[in-house]
Amino acid sequence: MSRSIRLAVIPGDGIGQEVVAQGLKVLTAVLPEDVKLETKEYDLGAKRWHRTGETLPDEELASLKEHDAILLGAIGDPTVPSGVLERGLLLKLRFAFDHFVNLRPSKLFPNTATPLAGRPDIDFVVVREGTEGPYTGNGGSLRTGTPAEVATEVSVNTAYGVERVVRDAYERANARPRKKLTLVHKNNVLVYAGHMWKNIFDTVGQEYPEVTTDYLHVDAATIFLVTQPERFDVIVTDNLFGDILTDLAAAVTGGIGLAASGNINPTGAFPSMFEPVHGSAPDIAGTGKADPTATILSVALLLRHLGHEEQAARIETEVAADLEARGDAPRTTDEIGDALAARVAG
Ligand SMILES: NC(=O)C1=CN([C@@H]2O[C@H](COP(=O)(O)OP(=O)(O)OC[C@H]3O[C@@H](n4cnc5c(N)ncnc54)[C@H](O)[C@@H]3O)[C@@H](O)[C@H]2O)C=CC1
Ligand SMILES: CC(C)CC(=O)C(=O)O
Ligand SMILES: [Mg+2]
Repeated sequence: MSRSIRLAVIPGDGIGQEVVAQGLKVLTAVLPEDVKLETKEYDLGAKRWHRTGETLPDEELASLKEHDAILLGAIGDPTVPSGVLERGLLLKLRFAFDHFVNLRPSKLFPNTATPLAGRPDIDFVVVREGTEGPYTGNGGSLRTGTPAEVATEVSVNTAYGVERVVRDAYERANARPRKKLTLVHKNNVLVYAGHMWKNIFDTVGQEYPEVTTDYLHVDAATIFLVTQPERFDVIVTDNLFGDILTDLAAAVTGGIGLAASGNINPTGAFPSMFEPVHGSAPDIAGTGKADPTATILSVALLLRHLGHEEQAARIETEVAADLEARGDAPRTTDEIGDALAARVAG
């Protein structure tokens, strides 16, 4: 456990700015006095792009690398062409820092709006591959803008990349009480990538005899996430399926405002990056309606990653207690942050 944390902070766009402020508030409140927190904020996102045309210059990438972890709000803005910041900043970070495990826990929190209220405990983790799939930018367009346009977006799947994330998922499943791992893909149609994923999943599985395995096509997985979510313990899946499944998982377990994530480089070669699952939500930016809880729970994942288990668990316990106590009156972003900061400090 480190006695100092060098934290890079990228608030980003829209509600990213608002929720990161609350995440930092709670982080400061929960840390013991003898842990020194050093933060450096990075001006990256839409404003920077409008001012300079830059998304993520090499010097800033190099400077970010010198940190123990990164806390990110959200990236993307309606005034910037779609994809410029998402690819040029967010995905560039995930790829450059080899965040091959995109960890997205889903828990049914108390007292939240969900079609699953009253169901048995729902507590699963999605291990989403973070550096491959259709997100690599392997594609192009011919005769762009004409009626004869052809566009490709090729999904990249390497045995190296699949094996390392599948192995990570087995390790996580093996460490959990239920020891169950479900592979989600679409190998009835995406036969090349799908069969490779399944073969690697089966081969690596031989090293984990205590882990029960299961396979679901992604379309069926969306049914079971709503009708039988308790069947899931750990899910491993590719970058795109994981992106979609985790928004659905958030929606059925209390809302996107509660869903946390970590972009992890398990080797420690690069800093891992923690961020809410949601985006910059331009529809509510500046209104005080953004729920900062997802970011605060991402701070808990960050602390756990850095070895501060007690503080991570305290945040999670206090989030559950806060949700229990919230009542019906809506609270602002600041009010939720203040309440959680007070709880974790006390
Ligand atoms: N990791 C990231 O930085 C991500 C960035 N994006 C980007 O964000 C922008 C907006 O994308 P959308 O598709 O609208 O997804 P979004 O996640 O920003 O918003 C979807 C819906 O959820 C609501 N919402 C999101 N976070 C919330 C919170 N904390 N509290 C309460 N409500 C919340 C929004 O108001 C909206 O109605 C786009 O530019 C997109 O590319 C999208 C997803 C992830
Ligand atoms: C904006 C995308 C690049 C990312 C996304 O939607 C996600 O990671 O959940
Ligand atoms: Mg997403």
